[in-house]
Amino acid sequence: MTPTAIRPRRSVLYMPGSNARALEKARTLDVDGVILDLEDAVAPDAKATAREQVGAAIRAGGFGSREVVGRINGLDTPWGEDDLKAMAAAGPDAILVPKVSSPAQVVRVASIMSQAGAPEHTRLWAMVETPLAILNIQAIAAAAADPANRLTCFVMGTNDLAKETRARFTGDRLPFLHWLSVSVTAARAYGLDILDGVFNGITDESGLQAECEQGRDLGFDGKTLIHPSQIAAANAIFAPTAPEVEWSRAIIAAFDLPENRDKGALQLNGKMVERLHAEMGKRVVAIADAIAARG
Ligand SMILES: CC(C)(COP(=O)(O)OP(=O)(O)OC[C@H]1O[C@@H](n2cnc3c(N)ncnc32)[C@H](O)[C@@H]1OP(=O)(O)O)[C@@H](O)C(=O)NCCC(=O)NCCSC(=O)C[C@H](O)C(=O)O
Ligand SMILES: [Mg+2]
Repeated sequence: MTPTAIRPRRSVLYMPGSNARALEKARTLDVDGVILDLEDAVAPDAKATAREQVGAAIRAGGFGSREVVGRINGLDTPWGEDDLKAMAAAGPDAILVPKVSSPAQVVRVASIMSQAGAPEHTRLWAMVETPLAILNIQAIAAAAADPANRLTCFVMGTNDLAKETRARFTGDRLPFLHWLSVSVTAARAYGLDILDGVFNGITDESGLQAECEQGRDLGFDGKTLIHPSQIAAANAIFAPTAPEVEWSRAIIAAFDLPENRDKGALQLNGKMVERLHAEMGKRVVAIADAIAARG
């Protein structure tokens, strides 16, 4: 499976499409990506205005290296199809589809995107936030095998998962661990990136930090956020550390030595390293370089 192109996605901030001030701020915040939301953050009577504002903001550009993602309402709502056509015409980096529960939904959205003239660069991201999505997660991820479906990233919707399952937000997220982990596994099996869900505690710095660390350790590429105060923690925790980059470079260099050319395993600084560690190291270095290139 072709891996997703390497792109830092440490911090991806939601902002309501109806909030003009927030949309303006999107161009200045130190985030890897922004999600301009038409769904849950927007009240029903503000949906049409939000759709226009978000379309105009995407067309106006000025987001620099930030990835720009538009979240639509579901196709089973009165707004979904108009949202999708408007987003396809505006051409963001990706369109985020809520409450995807089956591969057929991915195929349908991708087909409407293409019919509506979405540019080739506009990818499809799928929210994983329903019990059925968890039960069908492998089949949904497998939709990425057909390039016509444009699927490149999963985003966990832990608020909706809590609502639908009645699981509680315990500090350690024990009730969510299986859903988080099986989603990471499915994403990796089919070459997708995957972002962790939001942390609702805007002023709870230590809680946010712990949840970012847990998400990173589970394998997520980054965290979706709801407030600018959460950006710095996500950027720091989802970036490779200096010792990790140094260690990765040392492994790569060791396998590049002529005397190690035919070896599958080596001892380096008292540790066994294999060629798979060199492959992992190349990814760490590539992410670190991409972050550094952002300045
Ligand atoms: C939660 C908020 C409504 C809080 O807003 P507010 O009370 O205005 O916050 P502050 O006064 O602390 O704001 C300080 C400044 O920061 C700007 N701001 C705040 N939030 C954002 C943001 N998300 N993006 C950009 N800028 C933001 C304010 O404008 C202030 O700026 P300034 O005027 O210069 O001082 C608000 O934070 C908010 O709306 N957050 C996003 C909510 C959202 O998008 N929710 C939907 C996604 S979460 C979800 O449901 C995921 C998934 O579907 C699931 O199921 O889990
Ligand atoms: Mg949701």
